[in-house]
Amino acid sequence: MFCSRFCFKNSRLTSPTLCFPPWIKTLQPRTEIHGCRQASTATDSSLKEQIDPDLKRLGRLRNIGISAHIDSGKTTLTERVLYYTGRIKSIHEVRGKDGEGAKMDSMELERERGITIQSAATYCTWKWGNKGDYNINIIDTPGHVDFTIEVERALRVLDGAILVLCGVSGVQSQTITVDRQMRRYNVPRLSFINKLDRIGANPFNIIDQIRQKLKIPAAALQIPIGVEDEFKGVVDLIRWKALYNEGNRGETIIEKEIPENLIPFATEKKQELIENLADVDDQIADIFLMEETPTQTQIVDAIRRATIANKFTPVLMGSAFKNTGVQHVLDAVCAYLPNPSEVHNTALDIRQKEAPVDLIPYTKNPFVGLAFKLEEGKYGQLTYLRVYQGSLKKGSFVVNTKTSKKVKVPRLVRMHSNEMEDVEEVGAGEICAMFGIDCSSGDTFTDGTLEYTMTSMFVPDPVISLAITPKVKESVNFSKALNRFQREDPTFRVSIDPESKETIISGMGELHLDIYVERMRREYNIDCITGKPQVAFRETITAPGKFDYTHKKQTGGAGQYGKVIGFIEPMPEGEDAEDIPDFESRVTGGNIPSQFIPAIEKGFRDALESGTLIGHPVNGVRFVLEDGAFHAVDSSELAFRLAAQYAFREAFQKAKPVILEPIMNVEVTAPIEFQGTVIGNLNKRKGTILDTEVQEDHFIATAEVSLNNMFGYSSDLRAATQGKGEFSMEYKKHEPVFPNIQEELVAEYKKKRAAEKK
Ligand SMILES: Nc1nc2c(ncn2[C@@H]2O[C@H](COP(=O)(O)OP(=O)(O)OP(=O)(O)O)[C@@H](O)[C@H]2O)c(=O)[nH]1
Repeated sequence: MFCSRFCFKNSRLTSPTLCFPPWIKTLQPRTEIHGCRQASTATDSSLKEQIDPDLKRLGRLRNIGISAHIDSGKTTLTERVLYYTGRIKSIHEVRGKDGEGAKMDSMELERERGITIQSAATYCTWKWGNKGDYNINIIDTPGHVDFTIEVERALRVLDGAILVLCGVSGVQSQTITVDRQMRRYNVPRLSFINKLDRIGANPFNIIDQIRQKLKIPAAALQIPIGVEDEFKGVVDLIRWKALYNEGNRGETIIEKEIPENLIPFATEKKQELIENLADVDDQIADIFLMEETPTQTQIVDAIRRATIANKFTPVLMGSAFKNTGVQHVLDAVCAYLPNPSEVHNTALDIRQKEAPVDLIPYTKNPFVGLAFKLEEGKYGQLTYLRVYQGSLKKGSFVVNTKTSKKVKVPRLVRMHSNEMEDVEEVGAGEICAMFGIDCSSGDTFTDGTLEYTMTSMFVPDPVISLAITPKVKESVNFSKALNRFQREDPTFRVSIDPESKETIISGMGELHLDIYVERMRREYNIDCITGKPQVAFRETITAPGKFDYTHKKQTGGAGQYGKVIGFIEPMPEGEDAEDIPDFESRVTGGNIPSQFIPAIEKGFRDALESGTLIGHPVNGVRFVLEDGAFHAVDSSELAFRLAAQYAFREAFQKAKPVILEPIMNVEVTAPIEFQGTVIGNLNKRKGTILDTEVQEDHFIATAEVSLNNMFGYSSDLRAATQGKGEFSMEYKKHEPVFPNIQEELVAEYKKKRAAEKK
């Protein structure tokens, strides 16, 4: 189910008619990953470089993301990457004592709280050994699940990623989430086990977790030299050398022979690497069966093939904070992650009934680009764009496929966190930003000769909302700020409560909404009063319900008449149900003239916006129109639209309606002595404990808890664990609330409505 839905929506995943640029000669068998197909390509780069200069440029280009669970060290790692590539002159720490903060956490709020809120883009140039300069576009994404859309949109346009894991905590709940997001967009990844300087760090436990929990074959390319306080470098199992970071900031790599005492362990781990590769790569499998030893080049090529085919993740290790092992990650990005010409991207051709078409990253092809992120800058709207084919020049005209509007690109820049550099032209495969173009996140741009759309990315529904009012009424800035945030962030929604007329903001969690309220204050000077956070309840039905409704009004002039007969029922589930429409008309013989049917459908959709139990949106209901009647003079679209709305409400009451609430997957980590208290607290919140795992001195508890019972959990956990416990939660599913809770919610809603009417 997952795949058929997303394969269709996300063009990168669609591959009904895979065809490849003629220069891609050697195609590996296509890999099935969760049913989504992606071609893995191994290309003869030297040959291609001669054929087309674009290929030379692309071969040295990497578009990568850095994703991980909260606090794994993404920003710290990126800071080192920028330093070693000469992009910044000094290293600043996240929440560091110098008060400066890391480069990529450019927002004041990010620096204060020590968390990444917005993904930041930058680019740098890395000199990869004797192979020359490689250009790397990097997007550092937030780890907190409340900002998950930032990860979605980054992965949508990236070709590869570095998955950062903590050397102590390993695979955590958000690691699983970002892994799922990477799979959704078929993004190959390297794994970097960070924080090896911490007490209890064990990279090989973490590799086991990658294999078991993320279900992807993984093997170390290195082993550590020393652990915890003694950690000083790594053994490169492929080159068979010991590598140490020296100098003030670890900028010098010293290469030595492997210490004698590490040779047996290094030999064992190299063998493990080859065996793992043999499982996923035919060439290494053949060599292995012949009981031969693959050469260094054969191993490197196999890792590259298997990584790009998403069959394997090579694992590197180090400590970003202690400046150890980061340069090898950059080498691995160049060696094992794909360049833009090795990733298969498609668009839908609107002129050809939305048939999928390949996008070929040639500069001479017509321009196609995807706007994946918007930001309000000092000089107007900043639109981040990935150029898929053709090139984009400053001053040129581009056409927005959705609106058909032709616009001039007044300014083109490359981003370096919150700074930018003006450029005249950006080639295929690159990431850049345009100024002063009015569009929405997810819009496709072309040069106007094509009508391609790249379709949107996966946007999760909000789970929490709260009422918000400015302290000073009639503030123009209030709506300006809300409009801007809404345009920038598809998971942030604004609506007006039809009864109370209050402005309601909805998002992915308390932190998400809290950040926007704070940004209103800082960036727009508006202090707001907020209501109690409310869970994003839904309503649905559990049985069919019939309707037979006549909407009739005679008020002097033209009357209104519309009669509808039919039933509503729960949307069928399962694979076969995907093609069943949620609105069906079985009316025959012209009892309702066909021109009124769309109005009836509209009435049904209006009714879905607010259920009769507590006024929350209705999900999972199908409307079947069987019969009806019309009046030659008094029937109108409006009359039928209203008839459908009232009919729906009538049937809804009979169809055993229930309220659904969001259930969260909660993961708590705390020192072992607090295990009893933490579990007790989760039980008190009516959570279902799914798993508890004890690791050295701490434990990890995973539970399903309704979001409604999670309010105030962070302060409870802090109090219960002397501030040593951490938790993360993520939306899992909607489930019916208990009947007594439903009664309470309905009574509360009725009371509120009665008070509003007075
Ligand atoms: N001991 C140790 N601490 C580290 C290391 N890398 C990062 N940290 C610390 O871990 C904390 C989180 O680091 P960040 O780089 O902000 O992590 P992040 O993954 O970017 O965080 P979010 O974006 O907020 O999810 C900071 O206090 C860092 O100083 C490391 O290698 N060793």
